[in-house]
Amino acid sequence: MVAPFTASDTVAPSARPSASASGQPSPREAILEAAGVTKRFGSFTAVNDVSFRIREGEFFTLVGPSGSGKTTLLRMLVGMEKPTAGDLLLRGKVINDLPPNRRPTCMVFQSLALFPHMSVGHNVEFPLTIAGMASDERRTRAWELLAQLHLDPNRYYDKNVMQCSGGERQRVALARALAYDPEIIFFDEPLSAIDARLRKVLQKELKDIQRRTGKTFCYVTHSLEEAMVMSDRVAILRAGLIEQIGTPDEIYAAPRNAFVAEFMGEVNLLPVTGRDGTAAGTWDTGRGLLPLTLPSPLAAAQSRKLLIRPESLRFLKPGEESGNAIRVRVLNEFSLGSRIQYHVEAAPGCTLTVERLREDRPDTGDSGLRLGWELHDSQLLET
Ligand SMILES: Nc1ncnc2c1ncn2[C@@H]1O[C@H](COP(=O)(O)OP(=O)(O)OP(=O)(O)O)[C@@H](O)[C@H]1O
Repeated sequence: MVAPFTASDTVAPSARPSASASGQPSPREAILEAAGVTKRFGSFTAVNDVSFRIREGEFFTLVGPSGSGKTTLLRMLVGMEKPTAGDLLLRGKVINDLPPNRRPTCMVFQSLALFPHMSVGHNVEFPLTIAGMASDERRTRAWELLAQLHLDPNRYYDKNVMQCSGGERQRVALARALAYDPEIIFFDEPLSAIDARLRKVLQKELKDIQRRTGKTFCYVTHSLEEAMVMSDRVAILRAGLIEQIGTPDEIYAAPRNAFVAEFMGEVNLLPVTGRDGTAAGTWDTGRGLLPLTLPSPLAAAQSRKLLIRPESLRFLKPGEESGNAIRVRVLNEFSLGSRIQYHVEAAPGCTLTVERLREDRPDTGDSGLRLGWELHDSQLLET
């Protein structure tokens, strides 16, 4: 299902913002804004006082684990649900009560919602038919859109949509969404049912299409990895709250807390405690306390998570110094192509993940193997 709009529903466009700045856009730059938006179902709060702005022409992604409120938020942005509190603004105008079919937006669902009895061409033309466009003009536009999405119109225009592959259907759904000529296209996990290899190709294609069309894309996914590949900015949700908003680089370099860091994938998060207000700390391995040097001072008994990325850990040569060094034993190794991932044991039952280039392979039989990292490669995070 897609929500059509009519040209008269569009609000006067503002000046196009500069594309380069990261961070929160100003109200003037924002095409869509959520201001203190809350959604309650009975006594349950699914979205809790959430605020963010989406800049015109950006690829903005809402990401979070199952039940974090992504779909509820998306449904409010599209107009399928009304906020219990707070405002949604389109170019500065409150649109809380504007129904989906009067918003300059459309949605690509996970199911894609294509018409199974229609050809690819007629699926793409559907919004144009509804808008009363003449048949020749419709066909020309559908051909343009199919070509733009790398579906050769000579082959695909008359093909039944049910005879297309998952990836092709995805592109047909996107071509149909673009035929509405919406200002913002919303995507609700459109790639989740597609196999991993094709998903990676389509992620790059989507980003490429977004760049070429200059449309504002607002995407929902539970995969931070997917979000990081495609998005200009990402908002990370947990239990109805936004934990962090930023560019993929900002989030990667400085996750705000252990939840965000953990959500990024394979990272090492060590529970550490301060000893005496200096950088001296202890790591509670679960089987004992290991002394460590922390990247910044912690008060005595103050607890944090120490983030160390797998690629920041290295096997030390005999006599080699580093900010921290611990004895480890290699439990397992996995080939990642040019790199190898190691699972190493620092204490019984306490493993760390290490990723090194193939040429850095240590002597894994060495019982005196030492693992090290520099202080500036670790970060203290709130839990
Ligand atoms: N109509 C509803 N009535 C009651 N509770 C609801 C309703 N819709 C959503 N919820 C609840 O709100 C919370 C957020 O749901 P939502 O579908 O937005 O999460 P999500 O992040 O999109 O999850 P998923 O990735 O599993 O789709 C969930 O606990 C869900 O059970």
